[in-house]
Amino acid sequence: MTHTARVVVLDIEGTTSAAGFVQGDLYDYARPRLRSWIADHADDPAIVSAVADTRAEGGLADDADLDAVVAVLHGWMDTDVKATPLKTIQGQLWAAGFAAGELRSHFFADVVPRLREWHERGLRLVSFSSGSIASQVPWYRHADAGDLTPLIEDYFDTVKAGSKREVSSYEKIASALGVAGDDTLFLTDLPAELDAAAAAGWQVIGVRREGEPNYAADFGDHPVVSSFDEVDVRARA
Ligand SMILES: CSCCC(=O)C(=O)COP(=O)(O)O
Ligand SMILES: [Mg+2]
Repeated sequence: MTHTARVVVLDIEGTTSAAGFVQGDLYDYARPRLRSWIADHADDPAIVSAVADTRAEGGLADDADLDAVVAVLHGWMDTDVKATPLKTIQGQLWAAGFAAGELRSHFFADVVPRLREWHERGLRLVSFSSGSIASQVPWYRHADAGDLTPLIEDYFDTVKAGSKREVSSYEKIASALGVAGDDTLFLTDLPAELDAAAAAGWQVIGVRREGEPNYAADFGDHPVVSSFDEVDVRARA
């Protein structure tokens, strides 16, 4: 499958990396630490706002206590709801875990060689994940293959770009990168994200990996691969 593009935009969970690792290792790390992280960072405006948003999005009263807030956050984690306030708190906590050497990231074996190849070909590589930027950067920094951040030009999350299911988020990213939609190739495991990116004029490829949650999803007419090795992307002049 050959494409020409200027930018390759990468989803993380289910695409570059195993969902089982995110929902296992990372979520297991965050779950017992959420309460004390919020309590210890009660003066951080990002945490104050994430707690307020959790109360609002979780259907709690404005003065609901910390136990009720943590119960909502744990419920979202149990069903992998990618709510922005959860991602903000998780992101801070995981960044600390990576910095302390208590967490490492995971990439499928086919991913890193292709990222290096595409970078060498002159393609710009960009991350767009529901995980907050605070967690995306250490995710790329603490890989078993070494520090991958020199390969990644920019990072977008739902705060900076908007929901991954909204067309406007992809328009915003292309505009921030100074490219046309068609200059951009998006790789993700979620059909709703492919639909939104394609509606913004982006080139898209569905990544359908055996054992991943969206393996049996309906990818419609979108091109689909099971490995980055099947993606041949060249830099557009
Ligand atoms: C950056 S590691 C944490 C990933 C995460 O929390 C997440 O929700 C990933 O979702 P994605 O949009 O990459 O499928
Ligand atoms: Mg994903």
